[in-house]
Amino acid sequence: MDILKQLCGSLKPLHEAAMEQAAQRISQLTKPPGSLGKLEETAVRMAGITGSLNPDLNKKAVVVMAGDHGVCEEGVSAFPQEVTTQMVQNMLSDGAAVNVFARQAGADVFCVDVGMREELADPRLIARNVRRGTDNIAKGPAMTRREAACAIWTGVETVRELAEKGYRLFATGEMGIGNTTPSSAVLSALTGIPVEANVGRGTGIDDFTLRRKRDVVMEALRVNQPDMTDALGVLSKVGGLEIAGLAGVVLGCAYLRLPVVIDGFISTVAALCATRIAPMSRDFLFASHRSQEKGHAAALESMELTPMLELGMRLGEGTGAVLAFTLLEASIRMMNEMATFESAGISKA
Ligand SMILES: Cc1cc2ncn([C@H]3O[C@H](COP(=O)(O)O)[C@@H](O)[C@H]3O)c2cc1C
Ligand SMILES: O=C(O)c1cccnc1
Repeated sequence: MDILKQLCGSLKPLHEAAMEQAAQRISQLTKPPGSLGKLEETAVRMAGITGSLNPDLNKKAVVVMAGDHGVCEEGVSAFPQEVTTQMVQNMLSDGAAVNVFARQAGADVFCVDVGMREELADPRLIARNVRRGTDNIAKGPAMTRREAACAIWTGVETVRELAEKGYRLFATGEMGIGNTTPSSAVLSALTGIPVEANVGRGTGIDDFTLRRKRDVVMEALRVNQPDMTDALGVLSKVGGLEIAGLAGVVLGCAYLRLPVVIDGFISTVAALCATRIAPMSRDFLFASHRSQEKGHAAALESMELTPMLELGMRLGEGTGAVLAFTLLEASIRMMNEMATFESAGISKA
């Protein structure tokens, strides 16, 4: 835990000089000022993160953290818990939506077992299990504080190991049946957003199950009494192992000054935890899309992030984040490959 504190204390702000240089360069390109909208802001922030106007984004990674949830016994998902392991197997075999989109984006998918209930003996899985699923948050804490810190550290280490292999752009993804329930609990605990405004249909639950899911989240908050000023405590009481793992991915990226694109509801709640643990990590995040999950917009707003895409998606896995890779890359190409008014001999306004 001390090592986590140390990491958080050593985060550095964005490179102001690189951002100024980027803004200056963009202002000279052959287009009306500001006409590339969010791509312009993205390019400037990418320069601030990496310190370069032309960062190497060749190797791109989607980190899929997988975990199980004791709260599934309350009947909060439309799918049975064993689907977590089955879908991880599917991802390892390249058959999930995230694999397809990653292939298109030229990115590699890495699945990490940070908290799966079942052991999956597959050499393609990064085996870093902290514990075999959480306990039922409606009855007590999900895990211990130490386990939550270990799961966060697993995310940090995963980024470090991939960065050593040359990966320079990251996306967050997750697999864990039931994980929209702890995500809602964490969001309400950290922001005070009412549970009713936040709990959504996840994998597609019916009205009856939705009412039950709300009650379960309220019960989890009542039983555990999380302290909104203590994000690690919130994660351990009402969170999940893959949520903590993804918070660690964000912190690891911020530490190594690598851009990280966040996905839907679960990923965004994980990122919110990271920004509460280390506020400076917020500047290293890019929001990819707005998911249909009810609490997602509020989770993004709580960090003042605006998403690039709105596709009516509600899947998770990292699917939206990996789709946004191409936009980040486009912003960098714009900054480097467009002609300037001067080089093209075009008259300025
Ligand atoms: C086949 C299948 C593939 C998925 N891929 C992502 N999720 C998504 O759905 C789950 C969260 O929703 P809930 O809280 O309602 O269980 C997570 O595993 C999330 O990644 C999936 C869910 C299913 C069923
Ligand atoms: O927004 C998400 O990430 C999401 C929504 C529903 C189910 N799983 C994930």
